[in-house]
Amino acid sequence: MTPVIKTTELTKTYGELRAVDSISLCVEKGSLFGLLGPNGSGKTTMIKMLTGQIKPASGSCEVLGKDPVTDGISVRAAVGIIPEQETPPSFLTSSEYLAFVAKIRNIDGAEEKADWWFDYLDFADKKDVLCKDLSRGTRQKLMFAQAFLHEPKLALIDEPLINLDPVMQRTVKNFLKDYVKDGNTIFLSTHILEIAEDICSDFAILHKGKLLYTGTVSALKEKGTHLDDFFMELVERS
Ligand SMILES: Nc1ncnc2c1ncn2[C@@H]1O[C@H](COP(=O)(O)OP(=O)(O)OP(=O)(O)O)[C@@H](O)[C@H]1O
Repeated sequence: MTPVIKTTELTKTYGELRAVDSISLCVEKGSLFGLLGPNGSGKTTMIKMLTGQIKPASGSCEVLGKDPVTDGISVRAAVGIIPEQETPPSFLTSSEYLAFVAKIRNIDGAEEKADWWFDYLDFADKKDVLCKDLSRGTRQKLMFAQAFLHEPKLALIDEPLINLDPVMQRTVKNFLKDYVKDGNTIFLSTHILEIAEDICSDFAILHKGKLLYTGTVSALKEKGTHLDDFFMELVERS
């Protein structure tokens, strides 16, 4: 098995608070890995460390064999990222934003690829609309498109479905399931447990910065346990 992400006793502190507390986990190539946890459990902080946006207080991590602390630019060039609650630049249109991302990422055939995303996520009518005038859901579609435009081997995506309607949620879920079939890896942070149960192969549960559990969704299903029951019990017990 090839780990695409590996963390060893990874820790981030804010003053007295241990936002991420000595977390060791492995994400294998080809998995759709769900990072689950209640509000404030440390999911976004994990993603920020894995993409070199913030430095760990202690411990280490590797992403695609690189250290995000010393080699953050290479990590961010390789992976796709949807940061939590991020919106595209207000002053660009949707198509200008994707063209901008394509230029930074040196993507060939960028216009065709962008058009594919406009059609796939059903927002071609918003191509020439300034991002400041897009609905929240459409901004989320655009953030999704920018993360996958360069067809990354690994995408770290923080609550990418929260503003999408049920039809679009299904489209995105199907995309993610198909994406990992080609050997790519998704690291998905969410607290929507139904989505995680539906699409994830593996998951980890964080609570107050600590890792409570890692396992596979299929093992839970074999036991006839629903992820939300399992999650509630584990979090309440801790
Ligand atoms: N820059 C910061 N300064 C101080 N505390 C912070 C900072 N960023 C995060 N925290 C704290 O770290 C903890 C973990 O936050 P984080 O955003 O990682 O949680 P989360 O699991 O992503 O939460 P949510 O599901 O609500 O998005 C929280 O207690 C939060 O208040």
